[in-house]
Amino acid sequence: MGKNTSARAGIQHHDRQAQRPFRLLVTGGGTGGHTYPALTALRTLQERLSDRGRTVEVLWVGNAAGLEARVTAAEGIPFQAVATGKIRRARNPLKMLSRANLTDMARVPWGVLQARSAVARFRPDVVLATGGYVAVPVGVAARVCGRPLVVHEQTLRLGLANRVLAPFAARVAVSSESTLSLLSGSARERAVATGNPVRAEVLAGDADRAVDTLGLQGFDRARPTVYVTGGAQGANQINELVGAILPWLLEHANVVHQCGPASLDAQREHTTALPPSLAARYLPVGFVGPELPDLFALADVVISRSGAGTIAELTALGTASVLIPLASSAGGEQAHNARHLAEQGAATALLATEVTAADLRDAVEPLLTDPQRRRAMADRARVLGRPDAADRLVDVILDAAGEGR
Ligand SMILES: CC(=O)N[C@H]1[C@@H](OP(=O)(O)OP(=O)(O)OC[C@H]2O[C@@H](n3ccc(=O)[nH]c3=O)[C@H](O)[C@@H]2O)O[C@H](CO)[C@@H](O)[C@@H]1O
Repeated sequence: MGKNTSARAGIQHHDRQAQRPFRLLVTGGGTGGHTYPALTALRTLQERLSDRGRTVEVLWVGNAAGLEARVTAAEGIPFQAVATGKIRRARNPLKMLSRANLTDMARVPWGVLQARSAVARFRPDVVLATGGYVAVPVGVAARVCGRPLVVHEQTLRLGLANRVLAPFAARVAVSSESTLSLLSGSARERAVATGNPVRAEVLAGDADRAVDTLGLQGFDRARPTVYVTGGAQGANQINELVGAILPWLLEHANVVHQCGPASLDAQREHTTALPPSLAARYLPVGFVGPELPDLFALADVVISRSGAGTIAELTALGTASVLIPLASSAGGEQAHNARHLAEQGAATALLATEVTAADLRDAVEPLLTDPQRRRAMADRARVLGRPDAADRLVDVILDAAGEGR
């Protein structure tokens, strides 16, 4: 083929590509940490291709009981549920053979068949897997059907699902350069550090608007505001620790306390025991929905678990925080995340097995009373942030599809 002919063929191929929608099959979920990065990557891909006059057809394959089912319904994203199995870890290997684990494992082959039929029918240009148990059958189906698989890992250590899928992924996207060295030789060659995508709206909050959206008229804006969060379900440990120092905390700050829907009534009880002047500066909430960006914009200090999603948000925003990792997180990854930030001066990490209320008070006090210290920590957090992570992940998706960026 002559040079002109091949150039013409290239242009025709490009035109054909430009006309037909890009098909992305997304999988991943269970929690916000897996679901929101996939959603953000999808929206960013849609924006990028719409600039080129091209649409994205999407199918999200997930777990009917996971957060992804609710998020896709709210966003109008086509969703298909497949059967999943969850391995409950135990120190004693015999306990891993529990009835619940065995029943769940029996569901896996059925999930693989369902996933295979979804991938074969949809014929995606790329399958994007962001972790969680449901990603395993779908990733395996991508392999069986010969579709390019992109795996994205949010945490500093590779989660179990991604460890299974990485060896046959076309590309492995990780959230930090430090994760690359944990990958085996061949997976490392296909890996790139993109960062962990943060929803665009989370970065566009407005502190003044939070007063209206959350009804914080009783807050004293001359004092700093603390946002306490235990993740979507809330965290009993954090609720108890904050409850124990609440009157002291409210002397120094306004507090929005996301305690989990199940604990909201108990947390409201604390309000009744407080003098009215302090109660006016305390708002317990079960779950923070669309108000989250404004709340983040208002918050001077965050007290939180150290799930990868929250860490990505705190660093992208540049917010000072006190992190109390979930001790039982897989492979101790939340402690690892918290330690990583603390080592860079980007957060205070409470890593003791038994964190006490006094530990929390000692960690929060200097951040409330010394604005300079708080700003220095926030600045160090921002250095670790990757606000361009979604764009980098979209580069990887387009590369895996064999298309230009
Ligand atoms: C218990 C568990 O398995 N945790 C894992 C889970 O985190 P999990 O999903 O629980 O927590 P993350 O911090 O990763 O993400 C939570 C997300 O939900 C948002 N949010 C939270 C509360 C709220 O009221 N409203 C709201 O929108 C947060 O801002 C964040 O975007 O996946 C992460 C990513 O693989 C892991 O690092 C965590 O170890």
